[in-house]
Amino acid sequence: LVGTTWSQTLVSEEAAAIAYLEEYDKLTADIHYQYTEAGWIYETNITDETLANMTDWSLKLSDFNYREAKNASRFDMSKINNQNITRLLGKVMDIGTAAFPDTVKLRKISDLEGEMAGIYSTAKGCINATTCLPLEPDLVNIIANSRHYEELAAAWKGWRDASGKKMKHLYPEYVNLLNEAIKFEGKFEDMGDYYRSDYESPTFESDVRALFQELAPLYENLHAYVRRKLRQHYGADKFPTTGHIPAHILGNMWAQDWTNVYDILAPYPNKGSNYTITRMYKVAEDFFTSIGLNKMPPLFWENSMLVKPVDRDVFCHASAWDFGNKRDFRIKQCTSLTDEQLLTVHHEMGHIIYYLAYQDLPYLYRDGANPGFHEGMADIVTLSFQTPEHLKKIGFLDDVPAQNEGDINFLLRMALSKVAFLPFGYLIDQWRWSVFRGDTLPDSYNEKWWDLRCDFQGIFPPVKRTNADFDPGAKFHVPGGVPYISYFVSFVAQFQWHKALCKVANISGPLHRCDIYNNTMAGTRLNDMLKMGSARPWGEAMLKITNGTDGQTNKLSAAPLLEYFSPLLKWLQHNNRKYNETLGWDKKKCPNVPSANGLSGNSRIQNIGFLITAIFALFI
Ligand SMILES: C[C@H](N[C@H](C(=O)O)[C@@H]1CCCN1C(=O)[C@@H](N)CC(=O)O)C(=O)N1CCC[C@H]1C(=O)O
Ligand SMILES: [Zn+2]
Repeated sequence: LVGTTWSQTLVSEEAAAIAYLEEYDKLTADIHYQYTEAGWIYETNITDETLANMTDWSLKLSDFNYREAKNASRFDMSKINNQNITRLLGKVMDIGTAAFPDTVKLRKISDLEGEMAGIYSTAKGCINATTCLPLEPDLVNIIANSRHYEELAAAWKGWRDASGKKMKHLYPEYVNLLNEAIKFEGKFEDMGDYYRSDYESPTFESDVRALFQELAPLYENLHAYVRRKLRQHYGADKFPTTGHIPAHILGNMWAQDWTNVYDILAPYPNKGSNYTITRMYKVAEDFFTSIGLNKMPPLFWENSMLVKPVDRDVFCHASAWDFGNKRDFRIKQCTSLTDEQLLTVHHEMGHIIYYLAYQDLPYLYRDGANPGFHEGMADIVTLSFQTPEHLKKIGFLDDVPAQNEGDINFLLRMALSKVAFLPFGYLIDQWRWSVFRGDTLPDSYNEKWWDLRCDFQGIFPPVKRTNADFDPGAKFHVPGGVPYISYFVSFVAQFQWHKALCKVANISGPLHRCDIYNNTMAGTRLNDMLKMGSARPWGEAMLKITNGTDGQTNKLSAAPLLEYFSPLLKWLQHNNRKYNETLGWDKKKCPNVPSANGLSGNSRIQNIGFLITAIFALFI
């Protein structure tokens, strides 16, 4: 008898949980559709009304999550053996700030985030007394194409004055409310701790630090080479003895990708292309279908926003959208005809391919194995797509450069995006985690930001910074509340996958010449991982790709990235020695960024002194 009731109890608890989860799956998909649609309506038409509607839906979703977390906590996990069921119930209860019962404060968080992201997306940076321009495509194009130091500095400063500076007063309350909400349940130290929990690893923070340190020598050699070439172009007077590079002459508004200054760094027969916007998306789709992955569904072409509307304000920052109903997947991008934009098209479509791969999983599992995996999938085809052979195949390049200088040129061009990015991808959340921890307070937000930018990236601001500036706010993901360490993880993982897929595809030769285009063996192996979604801890997803290849592992490893760039590192070391270029920069000094006690201390003392004199003068 006992045996029967015991197994019946087991079955009844598990059966009840399964029945609950089936009902939950439908309810959550429905409300997420409404919430996502409200977000889309706001981002493709920024008004007070569409912001209010989005905030309403984000509160409705929080209420739903709060209620269902309570329902799921009803089940006795000790009576459920099935790991899949307990993982799903755990995800129903992992609701972050929605566990906070103070809905007034939750609404305030949503309002603040919507307001800051709205400031970012509608900001126009003034490049002189009469001309103010949006970030995309205008300011982005100036930074990419101008070779005039002062013109670049004006665009760089104008953007920061119109974006970050305008939202600085909102960020402290945003941080405090997020921390208050996430600490309520007592499961997380602060909001940064909650973001890091997506990686399901207690050693995650030290693991990424170790990876960053392993990659630093490669970055320092690239930095030294690029600094020498830019010094030749702009004049040594623009380069301080500390060894830093001015932040605004690297071809990108945030100095995160240096490919736009390739023409200064090396001659490269980089043909323009007679492309249209639609052709850019068709070329990207063709890559994915060529390796056996999905094509874009009909609604993608009907509902996406692929060009900047002329009649309203929108979020131009490109993004991919999963509406969770297995039919509606979109990209929102103010697409323009540039190489960089063609890569972004591949990036956003890579996210859609991941959405399509896991669309039949329970809703709770329709996510990247970890956030870095989603970004890695978005980027993986760019390692094949940009090879000279491939560019020739699709008419982007007339001829493949000769083996040797072509190799170095090609590797240098790849390094300007994949290596130059590493310290940037790493430092944004170093800053944000220190803010959430309370180690960085509002009056040193900007100084901490530049400490990290100077220390890790070896760049400095061309225009003197003050604590009235809020340069972190000039980068989309900060006002957008989007974690960033996922991109650093992605840049490491994508090379592990590239190495494994080239092995599976039996493509020999150097890693940087491997192109998995048209190779369905590689595509099948990749898809085997994608369709796991977040159903299993991400180490199992990593092993799904690396299994059977010599890089077989379930962990992050920098080795494949270092292998890919090893021919370039040798060339850079040789080149830097030849010009006896000193590697690195003074990591503790940052030109144009007075230290906090210096700047605010000095200015505070000066201001008080001035005040006393003024009052005294009144009484004379
Ligand atoms: C241009 C790209 N836009 C993001 C991305 O595509 O990752 C957008 C905005 C934030 C998240 N996002 C999404 O689309 C997610 N919905 C994807 C998903 O997780 O499903 C971006 O921000 N990038 C690309 C390279 C480095 C970084 C940058 O430009 O700094
Ligand atoms: Zn992405």
